[in-house]
Amino acid sequence: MSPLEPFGARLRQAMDTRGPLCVGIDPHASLLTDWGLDDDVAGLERFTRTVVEALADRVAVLKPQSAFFERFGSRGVAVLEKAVEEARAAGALVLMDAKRGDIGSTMGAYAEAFLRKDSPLFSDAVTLSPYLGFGSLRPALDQALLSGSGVFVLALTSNPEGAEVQRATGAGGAPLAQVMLDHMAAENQGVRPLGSVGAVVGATLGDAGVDLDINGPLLAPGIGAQGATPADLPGVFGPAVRNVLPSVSRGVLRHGPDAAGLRSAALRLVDEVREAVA
Ligand SMILES: O=c1ccn([C@@H]2O[C@H](COP(=O)(O)O)[C@@H](O)[C@H]2O)c(=O)[nH]1
Repeated sequence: MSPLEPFGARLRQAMDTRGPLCVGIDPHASLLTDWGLDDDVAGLERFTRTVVEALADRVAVLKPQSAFFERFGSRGVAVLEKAVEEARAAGALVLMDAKRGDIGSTMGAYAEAFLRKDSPLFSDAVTLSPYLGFGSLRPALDQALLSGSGVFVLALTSNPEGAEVQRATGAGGAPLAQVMLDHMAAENQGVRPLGSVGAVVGATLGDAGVDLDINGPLLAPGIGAQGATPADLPGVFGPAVRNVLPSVSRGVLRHGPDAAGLRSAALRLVDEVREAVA
């Protein structure tokens, strides 16, 4: 099976043409209720289809949150598989938010699940946790290179609890998040226009206080329901803001189930982000 163009290049183009925005597909039980749907597989299916149909031909990236599908077991995962396929067919890049992390031999299986082109859940990129050691991610990094997909590695997450681990001092005296970011920079060295190893850095952090110059994309969750706004991005990311992909889930999804409402919420955010990072 032929590899895709590298993820970093595809993402750069999608951000330039569609605008720098990732919309999360997070079918919370409360959102299903707000949309007049039951909290069951039929409600999940309807919610997901509505989001994909409304946004996949408009926004650069859709980010299904795997947990909300897994909670329905195999039938939920079947809904997820279909959503990934339809979103990609409509032109969106799909970032699977699965936050996998394990010893290398098991990471190989996660890499096959999400990053091998013939897998039912093949996605353009997947989120990974490096806190079993960055080297444990090697099978996923290798598989991403083979298939033209990408990874987003947790660095500084948007939740306040993350700091006790991520800002703890590593062996060389730098915060662990910086150690991970340095690994990502090494993976992306020399890649043009943008590396395929991205970092997750919350938009909620104030000043990130680390060196974010990794030559790769920076996924920034936390806008909307978690309290950050597009105007916060320059303060958090400094000069690296050009590589930021802001991510919003509930802040867009609450405008459903009307497709036009979802679309205009997303497009408004694209305008706000463009203005903030200009
Ligand atoms: O640091 C992180 C990493 C991932 N997330 C995920 O993003 C969305 C946020 O949803 P909102 O409704 O926009 O708050 C959710 O899927 C999280 O698991 C994050 O929030 N922070």
